[in-house]
Amino acid sequence: MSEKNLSISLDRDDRAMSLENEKIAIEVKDWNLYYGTKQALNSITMNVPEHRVTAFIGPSGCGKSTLLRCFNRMNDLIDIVKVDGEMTLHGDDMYAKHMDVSSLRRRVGMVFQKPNPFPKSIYENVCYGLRLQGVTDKNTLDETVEWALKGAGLWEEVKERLDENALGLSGGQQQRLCIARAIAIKPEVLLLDEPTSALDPISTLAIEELIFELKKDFTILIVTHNMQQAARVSDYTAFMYMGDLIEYTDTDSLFTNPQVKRTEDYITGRYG
Ligand SMILES: Nc1ncnc2c1ncn2[C@@H]1O[C@H](COP(=O)(O)OP(=O)(O)OP(=O)(O)O)[C@@H](O)[C@H]1O
Repeated sequence: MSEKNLSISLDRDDRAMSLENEKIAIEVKDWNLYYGTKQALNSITMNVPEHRVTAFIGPSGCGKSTLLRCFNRMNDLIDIVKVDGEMTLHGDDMYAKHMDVSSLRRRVGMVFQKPNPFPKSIYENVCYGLRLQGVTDKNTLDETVEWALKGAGLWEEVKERLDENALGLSGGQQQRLCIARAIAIKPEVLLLDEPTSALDPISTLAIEELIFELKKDFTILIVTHNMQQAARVSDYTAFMYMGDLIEYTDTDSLFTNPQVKRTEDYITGRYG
């Protein structure tokens, strides 16, 4: 286990990470979010780099999940939410009047804290999004299911039982299935909201290794309560506190040389 973790961090350390040298997938400018009269995000400005893992950390209630949900407009589902500011995905205004939310969500997939497979077969779970898009060709569906399950590191475990109910899988397998379902429609961005908090350490390691692989194809944003996890899997880390983005830089610098006292207090466990 430790050897694998070591190789993950060594791979990352080999590259000099700097946001200035990155291609940007999502640009956020002066972003505010209100639940009714209560402001939960305060003028957030950040660039999320393409094909990297960006982690959001911070104490409970600081706004990590709220911000993550802005990236695929999940907050639209809450009546009292109001937002202002700018958010673009590869240059497209994500909150423009003409932006079709369903097509935005095809470009920005999401995996939640608790695995939530549908009570359907493994196969049908993975091709659900494709069927919604009207894809009926059996070869296309078969190929995509295999590709997505391989991408999610689950193919070898389930290839003989694709017709079995997904609810019969273990928690860790279910979460990898949810990742397969999310990537099957080939989004540009994958949002992971505490994807391992309901999983045991072995399943957590499997997902962390997967995240490392998946960034070759996708831009990944992850909310985690677990600072070691952020340090292990992410290239960049954003530290939030009470709705503010306090510090955002490459993960190694944030954890070894934080520039803001509040970040240092948090990562050294003085509060949180
Ligand atoms: N649906 C909602 N209605 C009203 N307020 C909300 C809603 N969801 C979140 N909030 C508030 O917004 C703030 C940020 O919450 P959020 O869940 O984004 O924080 P978080 O950093 O993800 O917390 P945690 O780590 O505990 O999940 C909190 O004060 C929370 O109470």
